[in-house]
Amino acid sequence: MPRLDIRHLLGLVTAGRRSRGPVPIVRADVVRPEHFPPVEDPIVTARDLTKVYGTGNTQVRALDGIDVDLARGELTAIMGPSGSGKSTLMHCLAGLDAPTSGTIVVDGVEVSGMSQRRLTALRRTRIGFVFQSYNLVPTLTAAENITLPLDIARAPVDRERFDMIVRTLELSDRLHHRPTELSGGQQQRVACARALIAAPAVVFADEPTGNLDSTSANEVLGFLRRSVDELGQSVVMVTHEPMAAAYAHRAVFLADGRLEAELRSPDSDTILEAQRQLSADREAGADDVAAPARA
Ligand SMILES: Nc1ncnc2c1ncn2[C@@H]1O[C@H](COP(=O)(O)OP(=O)(O)OP(=O)(O)O)[C@@H](O)[C@H]1O
Repeated sequence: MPRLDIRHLLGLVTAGRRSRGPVPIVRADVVRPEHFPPVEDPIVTARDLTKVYGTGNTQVRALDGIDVDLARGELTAIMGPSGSGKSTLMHCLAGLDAPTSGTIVVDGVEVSGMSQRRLTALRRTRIGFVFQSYNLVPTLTAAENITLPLDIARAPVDRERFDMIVRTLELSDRLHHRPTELSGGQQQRVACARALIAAPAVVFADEPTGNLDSTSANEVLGFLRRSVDELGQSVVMVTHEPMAAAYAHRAVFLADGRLEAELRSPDSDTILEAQRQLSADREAGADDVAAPARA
């Protein structure tokens, strides 16, 4: 059967469009976990990761045996339906939440099982965070928010790096403003600067553009991608937006707490097509379980 174009399925192709010739077929080369090519130099590794919330009837298996390697010097997008475990995975990988079992290694250091004190120290300088809600300290200026991780760690600020980041993010004339005096996009750019100031091993971003208009979202995503391409940064971003994941080198897809597939060099069209394929395969799998073959 010929592969359907997602635009046909969504009813976006009009008769007028059809008359101008065939719509190019979008092909998404999704790769299943058993065929993932090896990641030569992982910045983050998870092995047999599980996370169970609650007990008894209310128990939720948010992560169910995740094995994954995320490459150094790449922007990786973590995608999946609502409730598939994206945020839980990111929080465990970043040492914000403890897994129920399994191991996590970040930049060669095993973080699973680490004491809270060591984890806190690691998070200050080796891991950067960008959250949907910016999480800036309201009483501090933009400049003070940016240098906060280094100030807390009593580490010196590399002025050259500070200037370069501030210039790239076009924050030079906003440095003395407090968060309430900044737009959402500017606040998120301050959060990106704060995440990068200590040259961390990896930056974790959880729906970083969820509160932004599309212009501000593209600025923030463009900056995250440039931090990878130009500064060699490693970034792991949770998103449900194909437009955001299109900035990534690789999108990995979760479903029901398991790793489902990956897509290299994604764009919005191939991500939509991958989501359609994966959802159709899940439904077909569920039908098989619901109606087992008779002996
Ligand atoms: N603190 C918690 N206590 C109990 N269950 C939780 C908790 N946090 C998450 N869960 C459950 O774990 C599962 C995975 O949640 P998670 O937030 O990781 O999914 P997600 O893919 O990030 O979802 P979304 O896209 O909606 O943010 C869900 O079923 C959720 O209800």
